[in-house]
Amino acid sequence: MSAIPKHIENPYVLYMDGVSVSFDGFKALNSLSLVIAPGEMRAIIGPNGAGKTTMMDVITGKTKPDSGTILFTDTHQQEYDLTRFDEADVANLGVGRKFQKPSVIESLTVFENLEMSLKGGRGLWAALVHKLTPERAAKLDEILDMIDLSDKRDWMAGSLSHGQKQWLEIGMLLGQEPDLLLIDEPAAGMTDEETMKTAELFKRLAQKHSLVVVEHDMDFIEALDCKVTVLHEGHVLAEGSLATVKANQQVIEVYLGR
Ligand SMILES: Nc1ncnc2c1ncn2[C@@H]1O[C@H](COP(=O)(O)OP(=O)(O)OP(=O)(O)O)[C@@H](O)[C@H]1O
Repeated sequence: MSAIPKHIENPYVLYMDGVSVSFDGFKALNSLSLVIAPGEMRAIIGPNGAGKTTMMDVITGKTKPDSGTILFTDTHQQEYDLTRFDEADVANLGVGRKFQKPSVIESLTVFENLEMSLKGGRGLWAALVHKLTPERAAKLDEILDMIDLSDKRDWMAGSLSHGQKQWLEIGMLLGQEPDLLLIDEPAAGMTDEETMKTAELFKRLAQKHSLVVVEHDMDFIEALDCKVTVLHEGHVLAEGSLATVKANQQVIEVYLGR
């Protein structure tokens, strides 16, 4: 049964309803339904094997669902059925995904990494030999400011701390101008200070983008101060503020009370 009415009235950037995926008969997602509003930040938590990664995989076209609806609406109010697109197309539509491991090019500067990532760019070589247009230069300044690396623009990416590399990679995603950002365990391996700075960065980002953040670190989720969805056995177990889901008896039993 689907939990969300077919004709939803509120605007959304992501609409998932009754999404199921099986691997050799095992249901990694079991009628998952989730709606993300434009500009919303949502934290996704759940025990190991709850289906968090599989959820990201079906949104981004990496895994095809066996059944269910996955719709995306971009900033031009154009609606797309994401199940009909492959990974590259989903990224081009405006869904950016950041994996846990940073993949910045360490032998290039912060600025060069960002320049290379800009939407409509022509790759590494063109980025290095062609002069930037004023519009693209302004865009890069804006991103550097957002990720708080303006004073390190000429540093080699390899000399950044782990946290700074993660911010750079988020900046590189922003270069693609996504409407929806999917971010996997951003706080993993960060110092406490970096974790809190990342929460501040995400709050700034959420004013312009929609964010879905998968995370295990409860201090980080508390600092995000956003709605939390708890996944368990491939479906939504609870949803609400962190305080609400923490007080939910079922959540305590399956997850927080482990
Ligand atoms: N390609 C696959 N083939 C078979 N089983 C899979 C595959 N991908 C995921 N699974 C299974 O589906 C379930 C959900 O996995 P998933 O990785 O989505 O969970 P998760 O919530 O991201 O867990 P974690 O917090 O450990 O990353 C797990 O039991 C996993 O073993």
